[in-house]
Amino acid sequence: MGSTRDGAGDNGVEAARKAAEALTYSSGFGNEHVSEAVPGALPVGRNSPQRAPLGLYAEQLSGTAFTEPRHHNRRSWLYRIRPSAAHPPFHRIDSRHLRSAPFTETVPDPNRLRWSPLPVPQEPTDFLDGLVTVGGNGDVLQRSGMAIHWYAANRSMTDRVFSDADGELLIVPQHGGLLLRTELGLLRAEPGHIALVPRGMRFRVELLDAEARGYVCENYGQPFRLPDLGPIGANGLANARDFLAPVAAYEDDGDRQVEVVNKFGGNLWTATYDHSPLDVVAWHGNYVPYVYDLHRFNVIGSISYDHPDPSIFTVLTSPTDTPGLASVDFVVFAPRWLVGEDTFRPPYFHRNVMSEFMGLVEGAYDAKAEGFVPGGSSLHNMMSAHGPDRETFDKASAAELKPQKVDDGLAFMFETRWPVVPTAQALHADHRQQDYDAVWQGLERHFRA
Ligand SMILES: O=C(O)Cc1cc(O)ccc1O
Ligand SMILES: [Fe+2]
Repeated sequence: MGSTRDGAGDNGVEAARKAAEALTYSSGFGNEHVSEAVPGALPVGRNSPQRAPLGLYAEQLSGTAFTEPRHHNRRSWLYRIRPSAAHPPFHRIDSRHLRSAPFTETVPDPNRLRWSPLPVPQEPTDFLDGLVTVGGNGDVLQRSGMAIHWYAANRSMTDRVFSDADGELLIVPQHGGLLLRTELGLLRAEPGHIALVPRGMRFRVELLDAEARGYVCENYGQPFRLPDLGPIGANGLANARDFLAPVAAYEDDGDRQVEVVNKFGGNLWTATYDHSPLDVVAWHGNYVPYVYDLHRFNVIGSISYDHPDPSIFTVLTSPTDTPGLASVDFVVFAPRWLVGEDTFRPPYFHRNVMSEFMGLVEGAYDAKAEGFVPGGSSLHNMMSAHGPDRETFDKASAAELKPQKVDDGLAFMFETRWPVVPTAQALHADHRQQDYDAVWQGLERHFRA
């Protein structure tokens, strides 16, 4: 990237970069955060006093049912200039390339699919217009399953904000930094970081570079949480304190007209407000957007032999009612040492009841010598046979097994319990690699009885 990083700003890049400088955060996954942009804006000792401080309106935003167990309950109290309820009716608008579950456009496909990066559009396109759905599973109205999207944008959202009632958005930037202006404050997400915007929270995406591209997991199911650590102990994998929530920052621009685009039941709806809904002066709670730097992931692996299953690399999990069976796991393949003795060290050949969508943020991935490039994607659906390509297999079978640092890449996986049904636009995309099967051709027969 970097074309405008040092040059003159355009499309608001300069202004966004200035706003993204030296942001303050409040740390800790699932914490009860407290933040006020104006001293005295937060009520003390109660959530909803008869008159909230400074003439603000008190409003609760609930991300879990009121009655869910305390441990999983998520809600925040927002103290805002105008209540969210003050808005005109929403009207349906075109969803462009955004699709939702149930996915019925194509026949579920057992083939292994791979794509080159989604091209960045030529015409002015912001984050919302730049979303292109790859596929997914479940049903938005049942609040189960997920959708996978790519995004490619070349301009900031300006006078509009987005909120997704259908799910939380896990954003994985691959190219170009993002500034997220959310109801609870500002977050910066560069490639190598992830950003999460909770279901129903309004936000605007501004670009920190001339172009931006990445991946989104729209999680219709239970909010992502940190996985249990079991015998690993009290620390490790993604450490809770490395998750950063914003501090309160509000917009109070008088009569500014702001379009609020709401994704609800699989469609986009819009209403024009006579003020910015990012007008929260103070808030407290545990229903928050956050960013996390994937380089902070504490990678745990084998120090004896064999290659552990990639569940050991789980950053976040969206559980189902069945213990151990995730709706979606977000898994990262971060830099690490490989030391396994008498071990085939790259990912092994396998077929998996779970479905695996992978993306690459930077560098290379240790199962694929070629073709899986930064910004690219692969989909290995339920029970489809995959693993190292031929070149990787040949090399790794013959490699001298001295300790080896794998530090030239950052790959990730959205692993989901239901098959991912691709959209027609993904299946027929120009950037789909039609010859993907060829990477496993020529794996020779070595058997000798
Ligand atoms: O398919 C993949 O590359 C992901 C993966 C990695 C690994 O080390 C073991 C299993 C697995 O699905
Ligand atoms: Fe796999």
